[in-house]
Amino acid sequence: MSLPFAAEKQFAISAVRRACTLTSSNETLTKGDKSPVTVGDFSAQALINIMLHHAFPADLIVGEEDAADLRAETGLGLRNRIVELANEALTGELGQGDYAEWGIGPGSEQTAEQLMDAIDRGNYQGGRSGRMWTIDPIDGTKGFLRGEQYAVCLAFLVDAKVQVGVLGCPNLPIDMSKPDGEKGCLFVAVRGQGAQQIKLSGADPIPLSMPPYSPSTFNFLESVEAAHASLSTNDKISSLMGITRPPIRMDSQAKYACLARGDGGAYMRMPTGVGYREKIWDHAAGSLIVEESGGIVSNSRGEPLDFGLGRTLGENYGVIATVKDAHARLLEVVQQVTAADVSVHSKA
Ligand SMILES: Nc1ncnc2c1ncn2[C@@H]1O[C@H](COP(=O)(O)O)[C@@H](OP(=O)(O)O)[C@H]1O
Ligand SMILES: [Mg+2]
Ligand SMILES: [Mg+2]
Ligand SMILES: [Mg+2]
Repeated sequence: MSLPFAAEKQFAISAVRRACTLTSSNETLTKGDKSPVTVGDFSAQALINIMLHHAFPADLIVGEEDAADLRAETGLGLRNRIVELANEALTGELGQGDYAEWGIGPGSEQTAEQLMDAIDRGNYQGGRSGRMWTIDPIDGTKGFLRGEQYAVCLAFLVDAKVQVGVLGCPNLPIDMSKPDGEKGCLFVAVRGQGAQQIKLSGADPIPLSMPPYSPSTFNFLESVEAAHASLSTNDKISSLMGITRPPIRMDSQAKYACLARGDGGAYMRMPTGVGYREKIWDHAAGSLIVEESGGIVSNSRGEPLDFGLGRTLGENYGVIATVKDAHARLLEVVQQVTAADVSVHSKA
């Protein structure tokens, strides 16, 4: 008998690996909320949604992107690039663990209309019950555009609990002590079955386990973009905790992956107080990878993240994640700082 969610795990690895092959183009469009989106974001979501539609036709999908701007597009040529890129990825040769039944491999081309419909299958509003996937086709788009870290993120949830999480990080060194060495990592977790790092090429699985708390090496992993998380709140927490190592600034859920493998002590995402609500696709896969590596992920009140509220995590109390034996200590200091800072409590 196979382990629970073996099929979903195998699928998610295959889909994320394939999506990682096409996130190399950076032509952009600015979305309604002023954030950038690239042809890579659209093509990766189209690819994964087409594969999902073949593999698990009844499952619902919460995807970051939608095709409204592409349908409205006049003469920008982006749509044609997306069709080209997505089809290149769809029709690529089958590798180990890939199945033609997933709508991939030679001869699997789709039309522009089919690809836009596929992108829009990610429009599920989310909820508390049933099977659902959440996709961030490129997380850390700003990092991607700077040639830095980004991640292709796919998570599978049942009744609002993440059961499978996969992150593909094409620019992440396999070993942080060799920053100029081989790059391209895949992180995979299944609830109750642990987490692993695999090379993007598919080789060398390493089980992940976070090292115990050590005050002398403890530090924070935080956003590069000051608009995404309050770096000044982190500074206050850091000095109250007596942390001496500087924070590691990195875009995307690669932060969760680095935490899971012991590169950094805590993932810290304190709200900037502007009423933003965190999106489920920005945390689902990464949070499971951290939990399965021996960490705890919560908001700044110590409550678990709730993936059953819809497309967002609801009112924003931030996200803090760290190894089990450091969580209570960190939470105490976080609460000391947030009690003194009204912006953290502002209602979204
Ligand atoms: N004001 C805000 N506060 C928190 N997160 C925000 C934000 N505006 C955008 N984001 C999210 O921050 C994500 C990137 O996180 P990070 O800073 O850790 O790299 C973005 O994902 P995308 O790049 O997928 O759009 C976006 O969803
Ligand atoms: Mg985005
Ligand atoms: Mg994102
Ligand atoms: Mg994204």
